[in-house]
Amino acid sequence: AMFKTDPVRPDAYREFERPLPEWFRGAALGIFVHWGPYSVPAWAEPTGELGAVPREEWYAHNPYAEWYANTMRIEGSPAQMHHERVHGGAPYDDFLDAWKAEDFDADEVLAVVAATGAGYFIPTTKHHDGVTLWDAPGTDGRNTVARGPRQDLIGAFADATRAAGLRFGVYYSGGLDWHFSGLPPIEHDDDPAPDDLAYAEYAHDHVIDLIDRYRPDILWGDIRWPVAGIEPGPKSLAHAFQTFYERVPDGVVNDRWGESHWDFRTSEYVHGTAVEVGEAWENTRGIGLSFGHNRNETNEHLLSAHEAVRLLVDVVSRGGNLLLNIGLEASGRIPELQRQTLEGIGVWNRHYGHAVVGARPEGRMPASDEPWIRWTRTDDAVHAVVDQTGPVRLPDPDRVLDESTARIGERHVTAERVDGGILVDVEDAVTPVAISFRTRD
Ligand SMILES: C[C@@H]1N[C@H](CNC(=O)CCc2c[nH]c3ccccc23)[C@@H](O)[C@H](O)[C@@H]1O
Repeated sequence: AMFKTDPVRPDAYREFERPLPEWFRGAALGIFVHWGPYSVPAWAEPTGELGAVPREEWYAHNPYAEWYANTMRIEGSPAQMHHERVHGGAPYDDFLDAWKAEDFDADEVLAVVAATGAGYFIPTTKHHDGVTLWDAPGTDGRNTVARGPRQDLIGAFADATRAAGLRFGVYYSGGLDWHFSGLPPIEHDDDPAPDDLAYAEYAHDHVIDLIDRYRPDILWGDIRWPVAGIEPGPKSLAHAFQTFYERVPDGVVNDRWGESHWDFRTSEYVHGTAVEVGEAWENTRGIGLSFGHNRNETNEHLLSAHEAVRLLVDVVSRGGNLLLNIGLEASGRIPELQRQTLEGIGVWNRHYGHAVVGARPEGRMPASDEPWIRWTRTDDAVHAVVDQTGPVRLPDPDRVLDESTARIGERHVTAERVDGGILVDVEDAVTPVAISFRTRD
């Protein structure tokens, strides 16, 4: 099924279980990039968020612009009409040749990414359309080195990520490959996906090639892994994981590799309670409703910097990381509206990153969201993040040992215990504001 069931860990994969490395646990924020031939039409209906759109409407009115190759093939869909009218019903692969990446500069993209305070960066290497952003084995020229951008985009991203001092991950669509499988368009959650051994070995060779060439720190699989590849064999998923952990001992893999193994769980848009427990999970979403750039998205569809920061703080306060996606334009530029949100997150992190980077849950969750408050803990402090200024009454005073140590950034502020709370005088601060209390000298 397309949607997630709780993956089982078969015995054959138990050998890969390991503690979660601190570099991932403490990262708080990662940045995703979806970029491909779909970035040329960059067209989808901004229907709504995953989880908020009825499943029976999802596929014909898919807000994920990176699904264009599927949506355009659904009879009568608005995307099909758009494709006929604007692109004359041309073959999807024309977009690969039309994709020039003429303004692409990996270092420029990574400068914006690093300025957000993110600890890792993950580009798509092969999305569901099967086009690879490096000269992957078996792709017979259907990749960005032989056609379109005529560049190893993954190599460019890997080098720029390391130069910027971030960890590097690779997204790989294991569960869907519409080119390889040649299946009809997906219109329902349980429509078939490629499961045969030929595809499993093809995909295995891609993952091995990515490991050998780019030494990624994260393998971010999507949907699931072809069932035939889960079984033992020379090109099994177990062999790929073995190769990965040999080459990258402190590497991590997500939970979208079928019934096998994961280092961290993932949720997408919807906050899935079953996944978001403990301290080894990540919530991913676009800045808007789509991962691929969608030219139809306007301000109303995008998270503002303020909303993105509240999401980041909420996720970190519950033990997770936020993986926030940029949909690059075909030219390689970051869409202006998305750039504004990213810059705003960076401004906030420069003020209050000490409350989220390297932070973990402080303990109990707040009773309600009025007023909104989230607590985190770092080695030497407890942080209360509130979204208001003026006299703020923090509940649960027993979370705080010594209110006289209250600080906002570097500035000491007055805080006094009142009945059932701690009153802090928050004035002229960037909101959401992190009020920090030292827990030891
Ligand atoms: C990051 C995004 N992932 C989508 C696939 N994700 C989903 O179908 C969400 C549901 C889901 C499938 N397998 C899972 C495993 C763990 C958590 C959620 C899912 C892709 O379809 C989408 O284009 C984009 O790449």
